[in-house]
Amino acid sequence: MTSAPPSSTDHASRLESQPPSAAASASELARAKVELQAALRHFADFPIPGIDFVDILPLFANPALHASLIRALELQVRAFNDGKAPDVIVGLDARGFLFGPSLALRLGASFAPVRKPGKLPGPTEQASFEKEYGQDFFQIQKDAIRPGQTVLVVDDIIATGGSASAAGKLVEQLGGTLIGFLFILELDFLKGRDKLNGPVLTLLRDEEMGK
Ligand SMILES: O=P(O)(O)OC[C@H]1O[C@H](OP(=O)(O)OP(=O)(O)O)[C@H](O)[C@@H]1O
Ligand SMILES: Nc1ncnc2[nH]cnc12
Ligand SMILES: [Mg+2]
Repeated sequence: MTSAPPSSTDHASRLESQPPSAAASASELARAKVELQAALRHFADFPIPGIDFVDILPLFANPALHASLIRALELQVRAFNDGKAPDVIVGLDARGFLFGPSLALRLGASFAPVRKPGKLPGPTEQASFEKEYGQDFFQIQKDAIRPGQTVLVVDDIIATGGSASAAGKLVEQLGGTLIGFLFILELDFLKGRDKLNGPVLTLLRDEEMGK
């Protein structure tokens, strides 16, 4: 008995179920970067004189851009780590909470928040970091990461790198294996990546700011 030739529907569903090639992913990522970069807004002298504030909220106002952002972050993580997802995504209070959980869900990872002091119940670990004026602290729940779990720290923007560096310390204090840091935008001129002890992935870079 001869079997029926495959229908065009079979062919289409087989194509859909295959992961995209590296070249297809790279061109999808490149297209997304252009549209995401164009949607960022700048506000001069916010929150204090001299700061060129980059507003990422338009990326979440438009569902198509929002989808494109999460997809681009997913592609960037998979390209970096041989297609392997981390066990845990750690997102930083507050803007890291806007996309960290969606990215974790997409990657099949758990999500753990790093919060400003006094917000998390139960036993916590604490790490300090330098801000423009004085010191601040971040906290994480002690059971958020199990020893040996692979962890990616995510936040919207890396400026001086103080916040992300403190989050990296918290991951290590809990015995996690820090595989790197992921940001939507890097303010290159502040050289924040020099403070981080792991690979740094950034979707967009703003090399013109501060000049
Ligand atoms: O690299 P750094 O110099 O540490 O700066 C980057 C951080 O600054 C902003 O957070 P901020 O705490 O100002 O505000 P948020 O609560 O809105 O996230 C931004 O969301 C990053 O988390
Ligand atoms: N210039 C900037 N714009 C938006 N968020 C920031 N966080 C630190 N610096 C920032
Ligand atoms: Mg923040």
